[in-house]
Amino acid sequence: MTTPVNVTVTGAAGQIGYALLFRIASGQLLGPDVPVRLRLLEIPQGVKAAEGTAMELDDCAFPLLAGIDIFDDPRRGFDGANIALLVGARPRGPGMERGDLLEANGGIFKPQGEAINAGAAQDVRVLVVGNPANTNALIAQAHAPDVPAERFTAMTRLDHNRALSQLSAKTGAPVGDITGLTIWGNHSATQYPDVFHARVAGRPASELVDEAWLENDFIPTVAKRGAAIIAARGASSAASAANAAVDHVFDWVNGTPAGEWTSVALPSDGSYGVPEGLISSFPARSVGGRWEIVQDLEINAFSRAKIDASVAELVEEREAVKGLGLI
Ligand SMILES: NC(=O)C1=CN([C@@H]2O[C@H](COP(=O)(O)OP(=O)(O)OC[C@H]3O[C@@H](n4cnc5c(N)ncnc54)[C@H](O)[C@@H]3O)[C@@H](O)[C@H]2O)C=CC1
Ligand SMILES: O=C([O-])CC(=O)C(=O)O
Repeated sequence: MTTPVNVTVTGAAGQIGYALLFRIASGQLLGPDVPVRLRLLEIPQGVKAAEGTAMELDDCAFPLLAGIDIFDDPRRGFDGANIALLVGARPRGPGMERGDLLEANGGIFKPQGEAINAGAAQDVRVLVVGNPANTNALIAQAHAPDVPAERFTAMTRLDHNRALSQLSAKTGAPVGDITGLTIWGNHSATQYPDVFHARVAGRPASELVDEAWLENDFIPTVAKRGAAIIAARGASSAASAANAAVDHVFDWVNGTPAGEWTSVALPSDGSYGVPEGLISSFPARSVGGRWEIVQDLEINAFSRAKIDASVAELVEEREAVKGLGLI
């Protein structure tokens, strides 16, 4: 049997953890032939519930699940990690913005970055889900100087999937017929879901929808979907967040389909005028196991203003965590 891939999941006893772990163990994260060993990281109060989840995982008898270990020490949790899913963090409640969690959650990501630096596998790939995801990823990355910066990503795939679903509902085309969508910027209410390069069954999306719908309906619906789910469910998105994390890692490891791209928050190389080093969402393709930013898309004035506004918020968040001594 091939050597199992070590997948560390933080916040394993939380809502997203509960929706995510079974999908990882069933082979959906990495592929149907790849055995996985789960390393669950929780805070001490979460360990007992994580043990319960581990019992349920055992009871599924997943053929690909090579083992489960539970830790409350980040150094041990990230030891040997090939894939690190940083989910554990406090979720927001009604009336909060994700940025309000900066102080509460930022402190989690410094020791986790240090632990990844100290003991993760050479090929570690990190996905931050815990909010505010982009800036938490920046904190973790800042404390892992020996790991290539590009291995730190934050999740905007849920926003991307939400945008696909909204555009599909509007045009009547199946989601599988839509390509070329992009989420730019922050995983926050300032994010910019961009349809100007999107195609619906081969036709430019901009021919099928008008600007009033984009501005008054599509963009706010996608950008505020997280809050709408909290209002409806009384808790933040969990199964859809887990699904997006699976999509993100699967594509990172296995490649995006030829000619297509998705949305990933990754360290900027200065592309599209986004300051270097900020972890911002871009159109990205996975080629040879690495994310590459899709280059040379034409950015119209409408898009430019929206991208700049979200990037400005990321700059503010970076300043705030500098002020808190987190980077
Ligand atoms: N990027 C995205 O698209 C999305 C991000 N989120 C975010 O994901 C995070 C987790 O959400 P839920 O699972 O619903 O929250 P939850 O409260 O159900 O679970 C969080 C878990 O993390 C654990 N935890 C807290 N600090 C930890 C630490 N230092 N190390 C390890 N574990 C720790 C808690 O004990 C708890 O079990 C939240 O910050 C939420 O806002 C949620 C949905 C989408
Ligand atoms: O909205 C929240 O707080 C949870 C989240 O990030 C999302 O659902 O996109």
